[in-house]
Amino acid sequence: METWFIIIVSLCISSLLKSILNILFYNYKSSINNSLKKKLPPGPSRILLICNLLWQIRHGKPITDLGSILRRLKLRYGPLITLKSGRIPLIFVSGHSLSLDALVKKGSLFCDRPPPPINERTIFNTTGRIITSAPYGPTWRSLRRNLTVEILHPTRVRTYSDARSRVVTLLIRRLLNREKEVLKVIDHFNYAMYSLSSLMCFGHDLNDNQIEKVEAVQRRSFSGFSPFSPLVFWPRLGKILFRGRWKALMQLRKDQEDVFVPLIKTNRERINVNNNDEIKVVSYVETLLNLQIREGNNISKLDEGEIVNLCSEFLNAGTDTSSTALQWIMANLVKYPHIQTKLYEEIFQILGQTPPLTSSSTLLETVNENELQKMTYLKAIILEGLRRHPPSHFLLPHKVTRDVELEGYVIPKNARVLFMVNEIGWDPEVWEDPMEFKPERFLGIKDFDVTGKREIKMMPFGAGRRMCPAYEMALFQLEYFVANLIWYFEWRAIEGDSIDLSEKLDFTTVMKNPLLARISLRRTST
Ligand code: HEM
Repeated sequence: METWFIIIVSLCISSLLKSILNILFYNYKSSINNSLKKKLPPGPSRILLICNLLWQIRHGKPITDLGSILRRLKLRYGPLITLKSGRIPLIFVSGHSLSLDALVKKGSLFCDRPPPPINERTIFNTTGRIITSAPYGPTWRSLRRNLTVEILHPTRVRTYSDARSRVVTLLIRRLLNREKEVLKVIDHFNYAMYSLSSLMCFGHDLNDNQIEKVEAVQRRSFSGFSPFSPLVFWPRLGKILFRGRWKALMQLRKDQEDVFVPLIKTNRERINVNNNDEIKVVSYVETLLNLQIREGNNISKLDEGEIVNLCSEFLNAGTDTSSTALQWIMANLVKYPHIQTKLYEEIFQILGQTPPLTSSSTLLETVNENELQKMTYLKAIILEGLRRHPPSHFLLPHKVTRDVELEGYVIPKNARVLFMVNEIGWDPEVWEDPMEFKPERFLGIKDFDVTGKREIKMMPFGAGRRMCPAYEMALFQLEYFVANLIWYFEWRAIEGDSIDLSEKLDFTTVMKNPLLARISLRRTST
């Protein structure tokens, strides 16, 4: 009821605003020359778009399932589609060579981001300097470089091996106690990924209680920022009309600060006590406390509110994406037991034993990270999982910095460009039986290039300058988790249940019916 009310009110206000903007920006609009407007990529009229939305509702599909509308439009208009919902055109791209052209060859023109509908600046009165939404420029460069060099560089990633081993031990111990139960695995995967991101973000000395608090507050603040909330589009109006929600949002931010700020202080004290050179395992917060951002002649440090925002971004960007990918991969291993057996045989052959279980030791023996390099079938499974079930079906929105030509059309300055990740990975012209889960397809390819520098066949992490900076670490973490989960346990579907691979759009594209499974400890060799 409330959702419908919001949608209807939103539509009314948006058409009112649109009319006002049309009048106000008439001059701006006419300054986009007519020939250029004519060359916009093709797309449906507003009426056709509304018909598509109605079709969607009539067929019981959620109105937010943009993917299926676009799939129908693609059949009619091709891989480059314009949706004119307001003053600024939205361009959807679903072709390989088009994506390569835009993201890599003309990468410098497609690498800006539109301002988020609502950002920290509007709500919390801070500067809103975070990587994902920073415009292409010096601030983005400093923040991204800090994350890439100080945290995600392979030498740094190696230093987090104790954290990974601690988290996998924690996960396996949780599962060991539930051998007789039907497991809803996603809850455990989410907790594991939050634990790992929290340890990297705030430091290795975080205890389990602190990790739980980080997860709880982060989950709440995440769902508090619903993209359909009226507060997102009209913060000022929403503040008056939806006072209850506004207060709840403010409370969420306060709760987040109550958890994060003491952890930031502990990091500050640690830096002051230790000589920097002596710190072996660096936390993300430590790097942020040390960071100096150069903007022109100005050099500034991050304030506490900005560090809270960046920690929140770090946790959001890395946890749901990774646990979603892990769930999809495990679902396929449960659905196709022959693939699971083949993977276990590879792991067993390389490690030469079943996992030794000594319940007294605090740390369980986990797969030696160096051995992962040899597990080619494991790597193929991870890549196939990301191709078939990319956690994000769209890249984050890109904004073009000036009029640019793409496939004979003009993408005007400031247009928002959305790249359709799933359509690219599912293209039958590139992949045989694209909707099948067949890890073998990657076995013949030596060092598959997931960055798409020369050719884009799939892009679960994007491509070009805004590509996910953590792609190598994310792949490595997935390998490590899957290897351990399969080394320790045999995974089975629950009796009479077939694994349903239907999708649902959440923050990521998740399993509509979350994976339920039974596990048993592997006690004997194959
Ligand atoms: C399986 C795991 C992951 C997947 C599938 C994934 C996917 C993506 C995608 C599709 C983008 C958007 C790229 C674009 O708009 O062009 C992105 C951006 C980003 N990701 Fe990831 N990601 C994963 C894990 C992580 C982790 C672990 C972190 C942090 C530690 C992270 C940090 C970021 C950041 C900061 C950006 C913004 C980059 C920018 O705007 O310059 N991601 N990721």
